[in-house]
Amino acid sequence: MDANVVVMGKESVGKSALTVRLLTRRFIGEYGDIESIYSHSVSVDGREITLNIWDSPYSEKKVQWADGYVLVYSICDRASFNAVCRLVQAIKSAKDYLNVDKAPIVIVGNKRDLHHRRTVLSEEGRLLALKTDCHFYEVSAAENYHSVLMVFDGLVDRMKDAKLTVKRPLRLKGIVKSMSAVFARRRTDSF
Ligand SMILES: Nc1nc2c(ncn2[C@@H]2O[C@H](COP(=O)(O)OP(=O)(O)OP(=O)(O)O)[C@@H](O)[C@H]2O)c(=O)[nH]1
Repeated sequence: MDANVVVMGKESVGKSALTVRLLTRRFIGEYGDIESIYSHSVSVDGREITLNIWDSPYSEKKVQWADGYVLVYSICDRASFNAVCRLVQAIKSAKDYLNVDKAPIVIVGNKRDLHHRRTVLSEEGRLLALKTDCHFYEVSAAENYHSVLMVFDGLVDRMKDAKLTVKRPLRLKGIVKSMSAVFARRRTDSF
């Protein structure tokens, strides 16, 4: 079974860092301008689910493609939190949303390790999630694999009850990249 997950949020909030952390357990610091779809298999209740994770800016097309959303802001960047508030509204009012079994949304406040530079309180994230029926996590992609795993586990948990259909087959095979391509690029860049 396939599930499409889109990771969205303002630039530099750590979307790639979260995705790469989930897939490789590593934090590599700089990620460049890579917009890709990554495939990642998880086993839930004995069922194998392939997550197609798209780390990308907002677009209507991606909203329709997704079975679940990870909306990321940085706890040090108030504008990125405001952007997530708008994203939740945009997803919920997207034409297709009501027809796709209310695909779950997880709100993530990243860069928890930079708490001394915090401008968005945990309570604000929690309240936004409560008001909009989303899940909420504060994490540090830089410091911690486990909290990142919980974000995606929580999403899969909510998605597995929704009907994951083959309504929007992935026609993007050409841009699916393996993580080894990311590391290969870094090696090339360093020369
Ligand atoms: N301290 C700290 N830095 C982080 C964390 N997550 C990401 N960063 C840094 O924030 C910067 C941006 O991270 P990216 O993962 O490239 O952010 P992005 O949202 O994918 O950015 P765009 O590709 O521009 O949309 C990089 O320098 C990362 O090293 C974190 O949890 N803590």
